[in-house]
Amino acid sequence: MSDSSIQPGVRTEPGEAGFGDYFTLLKPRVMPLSIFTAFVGMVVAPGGIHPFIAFVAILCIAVGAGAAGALNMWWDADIDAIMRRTRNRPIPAGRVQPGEALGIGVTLACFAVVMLYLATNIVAAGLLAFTIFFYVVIYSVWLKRRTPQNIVIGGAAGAFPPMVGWAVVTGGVSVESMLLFMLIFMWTPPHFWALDLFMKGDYASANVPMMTATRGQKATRIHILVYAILLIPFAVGVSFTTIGGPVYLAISAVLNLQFVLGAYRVWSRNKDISDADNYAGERKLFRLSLSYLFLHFGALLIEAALRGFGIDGWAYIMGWF
Ligand code: HEM
Ligand SMILES: CC(C)=CCC/C(C)=C/CC/C(C)=C/COP(=O)(O)OP(=O)(O)O
Repeated sequence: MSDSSIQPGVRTEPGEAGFGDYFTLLKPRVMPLSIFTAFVGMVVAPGGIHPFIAFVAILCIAVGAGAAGALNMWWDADIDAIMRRTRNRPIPAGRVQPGEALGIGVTLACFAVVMLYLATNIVAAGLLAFTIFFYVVIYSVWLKRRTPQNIVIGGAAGAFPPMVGWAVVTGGVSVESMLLFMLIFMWTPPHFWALDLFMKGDYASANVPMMTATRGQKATRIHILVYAILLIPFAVGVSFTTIGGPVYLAISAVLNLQFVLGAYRVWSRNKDISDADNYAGERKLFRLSLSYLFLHFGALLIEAALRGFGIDGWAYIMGWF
């Protein structure tokens, strides 16, 4: 990562890193949703753990996610320097040295995994280690610059956190935790491609082969719609497992309808659109993707609370018949 990769116009203030720059390395805008899904995985898993252990586990997952973000920024500093959206990140802007970011990432990753192992169990710690490895090595190093399928395969990294949360409590995996994995796995492509459409060639400028650049807008739009539809059985399927229920089903049905309609609208503009376009539909779908995931996992918390009060939603509904 030489200084020659830093583009003209990038704010460069070497040696002036503040707390905010080190915090930014941990990708604090994107990671909270991942941490929330891990938290929900813990809450809905059968069995219980001491609240202090739960707190330590969430802290470890948050630190592990931040470490993965720092390592991703270390590896991607050269392309981040080229893209408008990322060129003021701490490394390309010269405020944090690449070696520092690498050191912080590796240290935090080791700390998070070892602490999680000591506080909980080997399965949870192993899954956290694998998640960090997947995001950094499989997605960032291997796939991101090589194939337009980068986020389809690499997106698995973002799908692991609820499985980690589940394993913290149970020490294992289950149909439920794998369904939560599949829900995020199938959600990631439409989430990202909607953003990629209105990013207007940002990734292409850095030679990252995202689908808009390699296959064009038309193919990207149809892929968004297809994934939004394929996502439905996984999202709705959770309703009929031990962690779902009628409240979740009702929320999921509305969210899936909204999401497919949004994807349909994006698809129905199935033509190359000029740069002057404001991409309102694509922006809306991206925002919808965030609330879609947040509310699905929020609905699982509601179901867990109802179970906590001894209310079995399905049994209640069956009682009507
Ligand atoms: C390979 C998979 C993924 C890719 C390539 C991707 C890509 C992106 C990108 C490029 C942004 C804009 C970030 C920014 O400008 O700061 C973004 C935003 C976001 N992503 Fe993803 N994402 C992925 C998976 C996920 C997952 C799994 C989650 C959470 C479970 C997630 C949550 C978010 C959130 C919350 C934002 C909004 C951040 C903000 O407020 O600006 N993403 N995503
Ligand atoms: C516990 C743990 C390790 C969680 C990690 C969860 C995870 C992998 C979330 C995906 C996050 C993400 C920002 C992808 C962005 O892609 P990008 O890195 O290509 O985006 P960029 O262009 O903004 O750098």
